[in-house]
Amino acid sequence: MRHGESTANYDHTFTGWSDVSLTAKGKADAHEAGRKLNKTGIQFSDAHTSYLKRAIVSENIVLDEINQLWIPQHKTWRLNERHYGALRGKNKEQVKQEVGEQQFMRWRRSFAAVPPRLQEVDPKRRYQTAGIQEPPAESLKMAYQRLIPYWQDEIVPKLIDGKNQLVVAHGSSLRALIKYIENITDTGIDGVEVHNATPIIYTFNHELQVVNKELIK
Ligand SMILES: O=C(O)[C@H](O)COP(=O)(O)O
Repeated sequence: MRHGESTANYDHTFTGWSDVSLTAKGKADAHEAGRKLNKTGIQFSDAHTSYLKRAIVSENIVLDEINQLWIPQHKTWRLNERHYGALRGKNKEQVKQEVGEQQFMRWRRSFAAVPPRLQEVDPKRRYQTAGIQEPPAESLKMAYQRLIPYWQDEIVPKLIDGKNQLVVAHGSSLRALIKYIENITDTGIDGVEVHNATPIIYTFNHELQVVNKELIK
């Protein structure tokens, strides 16, 4: 599930690795998503989220609603949103006017385009602890390359064991994951949108092919 509406979503600003909060609506929508998920009766063995509080708080809200706050929760920078580089904090409408619709959508939706890079990146304790440096910017492809090893190493073995996994992340980090899970082409991913606080339930067979996909609206 993508996190609920953030303050940056509300303001229509590029976010990426900026650690913004949920709005009151974002929290309410995460509660509602949790209540709907509860009706499915799914029992999770683990939950996975990013280092960013909009996803962490959304995950906690969902786990609270489904009465599974007790399960192990794993946090990783690999599930962080794609880093929007020097676009972060900028108003999306304003950037569109400055660079034109085509370039704007290329930065936001194409697989390979890298947004303008940050000149300097302040070291942050959370990434130092993880032994990495915050990147100056990431394309969706770069986000895919750092995210998929986590999926393969930490999530797939548990799924193979028949254990349901909850992943709460971000619009573009989930687009990267969906690309991998559904084997979507580099150009096909342009059209994939992931909505806030709307769980997607995948059912896999033993070869980890998707046998069912359901959106909980
Ligand atoms: O990082 C962001 O700005 C948002 O999470 C999503 O960005 P998008 O609207 O370009 O998908």
